[in-house]
Amino acid sequence: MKTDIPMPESLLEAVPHAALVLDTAQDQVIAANRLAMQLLAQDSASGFAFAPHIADNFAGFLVCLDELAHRGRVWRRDIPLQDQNRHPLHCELRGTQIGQSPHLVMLTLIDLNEMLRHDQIAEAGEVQRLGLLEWQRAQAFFSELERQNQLILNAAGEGIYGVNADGKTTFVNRAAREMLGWSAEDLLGRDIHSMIHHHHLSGEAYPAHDCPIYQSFRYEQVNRIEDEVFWRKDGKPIRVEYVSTPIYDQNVLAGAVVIFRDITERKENERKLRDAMTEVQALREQVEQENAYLQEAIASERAHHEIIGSSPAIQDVLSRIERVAGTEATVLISGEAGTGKALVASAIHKDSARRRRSLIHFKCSAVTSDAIEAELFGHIRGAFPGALRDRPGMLELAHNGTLFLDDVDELPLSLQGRLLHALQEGSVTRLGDTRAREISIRVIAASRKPLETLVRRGQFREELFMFLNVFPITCQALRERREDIPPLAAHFLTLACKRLNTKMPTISRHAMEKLISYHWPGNVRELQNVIDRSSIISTGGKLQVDLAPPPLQDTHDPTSVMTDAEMTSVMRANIVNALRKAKGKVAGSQGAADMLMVQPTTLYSRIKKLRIQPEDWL
Ligand SMILES: Nc1ncnc2c1ncn2[C@@H]1O[C@H](COP(=O)(O)OP(=O)(O)OP(=O)(O)O)[C@@H](O)[C@H]1O
Repeated sequence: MKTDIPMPESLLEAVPHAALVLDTAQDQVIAANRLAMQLLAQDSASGFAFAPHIADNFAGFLVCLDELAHRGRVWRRDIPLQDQNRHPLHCELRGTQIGQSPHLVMLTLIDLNEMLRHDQIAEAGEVQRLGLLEWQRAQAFFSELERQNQLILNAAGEGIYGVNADGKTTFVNRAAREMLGWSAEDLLGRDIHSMIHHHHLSGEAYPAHDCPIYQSFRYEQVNRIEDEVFWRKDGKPIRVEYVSTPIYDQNVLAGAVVIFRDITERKENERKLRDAMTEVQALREQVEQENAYLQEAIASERAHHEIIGSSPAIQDVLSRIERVAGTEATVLISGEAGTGKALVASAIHKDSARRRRSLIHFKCSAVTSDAIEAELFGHIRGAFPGALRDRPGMLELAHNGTLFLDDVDELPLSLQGRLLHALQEGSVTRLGDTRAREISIRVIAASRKPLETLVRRGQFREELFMFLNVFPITCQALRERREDIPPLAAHFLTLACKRLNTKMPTISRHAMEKLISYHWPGNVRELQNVIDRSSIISTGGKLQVDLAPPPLQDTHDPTSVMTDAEMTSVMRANIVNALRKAKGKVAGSQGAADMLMVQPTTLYSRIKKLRIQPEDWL
C-alpha cells in the first residue's frame, strides 16, 4: 500500500539514532533509516512487521501506542526488543505522532548499550582531562606555594625543598642551596633523589624506592629521619636530619616538602663528647683502681696498726669486735683517751659488710658547737652567712658506710635530738633545705666519759644513749693491763724504726720494767709517743726510754677539765722532777718532800703507789 510519508527519507537518515516510521494499524514499517536496519538486522528499509521485534510485554507496547495516540509523544525502557535474529536489544523506545493520521508514528530506538559505552568514553575523557588539570594544578600549586612563601622560605635557616609526586624538584630555598651547593637551576625539575640522596654514608647505594621522602607521598605519611646524608655538588656528604611531609592541594596529593638541617657539626660534637665520655670513663676506672689500690694500701697500713695485746681485756675486745662486726648493730665504745677506741671502730668497719664504703670519722670535740650542726647535716648555698655553696654533711658522706661519732659525749645537747631523729628515720635534710635525703648508716660511737653518768646528770639525752648503747665495748686503760705493754712497745718500736729507717735498738729488761711500771695516763697513744721519742734519742743499740711528757702547750685551754688519770700523771711527773732536782733525796733539807712541801712519809707512799723507779729521774 502506498502511504503518504510526511517525512522525507533524508530527514529520517539524519536522525542520529535508529528510527523508523510505523503504520500501527497494519504493523508495517513504512521506512527505516540505516541505523534502524542495522539495529534490527533487517535487510530492507521498509515493508517488514515491527511486532516480531517486540520480545516480550506486547501489552506494554499497546499501552505505549495508546499513550502516544493521546499525548503525541511517549518514551519507555520497559519494552524488551529483539532483532531479526532474536538477539535481545536494550533500547529506549521513543514514539512521536506523525501528521494527522493516528496510525502513523515515528519510533526512535536508542541503543542503551551504546549509550553506556559513550558514557564510559566520555567519563574516561573527563578523567584524562581532569588528570591533566590536576597535574597542571599541582605545578601551579607548588609555584604558588613558593611564590607566596618566598620570603619565609628564603629566610628559614633550615633547608627546604619541594618534590612533586614524580620526585621532581619543584622549589629549593636559599638555605638548601647553600647547604647543598647546588643551584636552583641544577635541581628544579630534576629527580632530586638521584642528585643528593643516592648513596648512604657507608657508600652503599640508596635506591629511590627505599627513600623515606618518596615513601612519604607514596604512603601519605610524615617521615622524620634523624641521621642520613645528602650529597653536595662538590661530592662531599653533609649529615642531615629531615622531615618529609606529604602535601595536598584541595585533598589531592601534590608531592612532599622536605625540611632538613645540617647536623654535621652536632654529630661531630656528639662524637667528641662520646670520646670525652669514654676518656672520662677510662680515667674514672683508673681512679677507681687507684682508689682501690690506695684503700688496700691504707688497709695494709692499718694492718700494722692491728690490735696488739693478749690481756683478757684485749681478748674480750677482740671477741666482741668479731661478734658485732658483721651485724648492723650500733656500737658504743668507751674508754680513756688513747686506749684504742678509734682502732676498734676501724676494725669493726673493716670486718663489716660496709667495708667497701667509707668510715667517716667525726670527732665531735674537734668542731665548735656552732659549726657542728652544719658539719653533720650539711647545708645548701645561702643557708647561713658563709655558706657559699651546697655541701653534704658527714651523715650524707657516710651513706652506705659507717659513721664513727667520736667523743660523742661532746655533742651539744641541743643537737642530740635532731641527730637521733635523722639516724632513726634514715634521712637527712641539709641546713636551709627542705628536701630530705635518704641515708643508710651504721653508727659506731665512742666516749671517754661514761655516758650513763651524763644521762643521769641530764647532760646527755637518754634516748640517744639508748640508741647508741646497743652493743657496748670497753677499752681498758693501759695501766690496768700492763701485760700488753711489752708487745705494744715492741710493735711501736718496729714501726718507728721502719719509719725512721734506723736499726732497731734492743729494749733492755730495765727499760721494759720502766715502761711497765709507768702509769700511762695517755694510755697506748702515750706509749707510742714515748717509743717514738725514745727511738729518736736512742744511741748504742739500746732503747733509752724517755718518759718525760712533752711540755704543756701555751694554747692549753685553762678551762678544760683533767681526768683523774691525767691529774695522777701530772702529779707523777712533778714528783719525778722533784726527785731529779733532789738527786733522789726524799727526806731532809733540799729533799724532794721539802720541795713538794709534803711529809716524807706521804712522798714515800706516793712514790710506791706511782711505781716511780730511780731510772725515772736518773
Ligand atoms: N691495742 C692496740 N694495738 C695497737 N695499737 C693501738 C692499740 N690501742 C691503741 N693503739 C694505738 O694508739 C693510738 C691511739 O689509739 P686511738 O686513737 O684508737 O685511741 P682513742 O681511744 O680513740 O683515743 P681518743 O679518745 O683520744 O680519741 C693509735 O695510734 C692506735 O693505733
